[in-house]
Amino acid sequence: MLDKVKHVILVLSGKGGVGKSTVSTQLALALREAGLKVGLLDIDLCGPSVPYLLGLEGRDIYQCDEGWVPIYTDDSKSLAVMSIGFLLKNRNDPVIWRGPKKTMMIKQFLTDVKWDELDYLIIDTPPGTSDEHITVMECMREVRCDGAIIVTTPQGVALDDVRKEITFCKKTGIAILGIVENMSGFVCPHCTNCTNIFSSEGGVELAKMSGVPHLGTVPIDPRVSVLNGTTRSVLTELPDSGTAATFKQLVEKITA
Ligand SMILES: Nc1ncnc2c1ncn2[C@@H]1O[C@H](COP(=O)(O)OP(=O)(O)OP(=O)(O)O)[C@@H](O)[C@H]1O
Ligand code: SF4
Repeated sequence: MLDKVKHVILVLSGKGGVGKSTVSTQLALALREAGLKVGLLDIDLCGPSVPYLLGLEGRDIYQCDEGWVPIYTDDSKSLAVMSIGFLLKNRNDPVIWRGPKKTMMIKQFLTDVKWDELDYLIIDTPPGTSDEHITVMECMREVRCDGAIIVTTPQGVALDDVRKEITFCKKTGIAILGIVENMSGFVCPHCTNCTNIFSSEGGVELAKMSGVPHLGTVPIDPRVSVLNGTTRSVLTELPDSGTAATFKQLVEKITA
């Protein structure tokens, strides 16, 4: 039920492991820091990691007459979370549903969660252009969706995946808000200098070539992964970091 949701944003990536869930989670936390009511929906059947990233693993969810009830991260109810991962006993358990059952589950999670009033709903989607992905996109046609943020890493192979993702969005009529380039360098844990270990500016170039906005870069920062398992935002925990600056900028661009 998205009738009380003002804005819906999809977070996509061409392949797994590029930091899509980290970007989705930190974006949700950053929007919350901006005083907004936020929902985070994780329908990544390949690796539903949002419960792990927010320290919500093992929490039970239940269905009321009106649908699935999301989990609130605290009493202020400013961040509501729903993940397919809540249905798995263990994060590493494979998702055993196949074909139509998988599709039905994704559709249910898109349409049957009882969200309260939300300013933004961030949807962490399955990576790639798989069947689940197509299902999400098809369902999104029936949902008002503001657009998609594509997460990539700077390596050439990831950029190829993004190209496919951009074509896919264009074909399915989903607006692209822009590209976030994750793991664009490495922040030294000793001196916090950032070293570009891959060719830098790959995301900027790709964005230029594709005519899609570049929304910012996030380096590999061990201090970011230390926040895994908590609901702490890079904005409050690492306020002077480049990562915090990127998420702040992202919130400004999205809410403008
Ligand atoms: N910028 C970063 N700095 C440090 N660690 C990061 C960064 N981005 C992601 N990670 C870490 O990399 C791992 C994978 O990230 P994440 O789960 O966000 O990727 P994903 O693209 O959602 O993967 P999947 O689709 O397989 O779930 C996590 O442990 C996360 O903490
Ligand atoms: S960036 Fe500086 S502190 Fe970090 S490992 Fe290199 S030389 Fe050492």
